[in-house]
Amino acid sequence: MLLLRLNLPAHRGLRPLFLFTRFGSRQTQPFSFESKVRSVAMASYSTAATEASRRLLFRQLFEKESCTYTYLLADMGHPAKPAVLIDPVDKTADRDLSLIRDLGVKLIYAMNTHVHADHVTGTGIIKIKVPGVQSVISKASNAKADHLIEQGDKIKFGDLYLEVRATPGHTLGCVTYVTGDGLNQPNPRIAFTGDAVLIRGCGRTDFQGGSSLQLYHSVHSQIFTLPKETLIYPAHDYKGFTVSTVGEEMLYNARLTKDEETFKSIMENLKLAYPKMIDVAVPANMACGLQDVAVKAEAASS
Ligand SMILES: N[C@@H](CCC(=O)N[C@@H](CSS)C(=O)NCC(=O)O)C(=O)O
Repeated sequence: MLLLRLNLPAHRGLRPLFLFTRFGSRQTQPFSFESKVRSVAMASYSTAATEASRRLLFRQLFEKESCTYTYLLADMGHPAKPAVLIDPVDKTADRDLSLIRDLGVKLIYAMNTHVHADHVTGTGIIKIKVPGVQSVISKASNAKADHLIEQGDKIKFGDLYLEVRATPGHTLGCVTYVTGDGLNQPNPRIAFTGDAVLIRGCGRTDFQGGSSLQLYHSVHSQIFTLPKETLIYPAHDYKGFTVSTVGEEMLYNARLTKDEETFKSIMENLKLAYPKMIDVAVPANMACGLQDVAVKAEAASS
């Protein structure tokens, strides 16, 4: 653990601040210009935000057939260690539950960013295997779940929370979950963008109520307005990327950096084949993965 002493400009009325980071040992070198720049940038981090970053357990998990990312978050500073799982996949639900057991966290919500077309959500199986877990999806998706969330809602787990931002366009009901804003929440913030923003790309807009103009507007108004250092974790990656930032995508996203008309034309000419599982996945996911009694029974007995 590294203890950094920040010498902040006296005229700002700020006292030297001690920050903990996760890596390395105590910094002994004199401040370089670069480290001064970094110190000023980090001045916006409060000790409370740093503490909140430390108490957030974060795991990125991958399902290789659909190239889907699932995210596990937990508040380790809370006695109950409450946890949420974002975009679980049925095929990897057992892996995720095993990790949850190993880490000793208590899963309270299995959440989806949208009704997926390429895989069946793990939400249904997880609800059967871990009684008490509640499913979450947007009201605009028209899917069934225990909690139907909307723009501005806060999903609490312990003393941490996720803010809901409506980001339709890939589907009508897409949302982005963003870690909380404030002194006691992790800094930088983390945005789970689902298929709205992929790293250097974005979700297709040719089915499930998709609209390229709506997606363009969603991303520019709800995601690109977040602080540039906000981390972006998407629901898929097909190229081997794992994480990006708002600033990075505003500069380098191959589609979303273009003007609206060019974006629309790019999206109209993607020529992607329909997802192989679309006819199974969409009806199943409209019921959060609990599509029929046979699946329920099979899941319960295994
Ligand atoms: N080949 C895959 C489906 C790939 C695909 O269409 N991905 C979607 C997200 S899942 S609906 C997408 O939006 N892709 C954008 C892109 O630029 O690739 C399958 O058959 O499942």
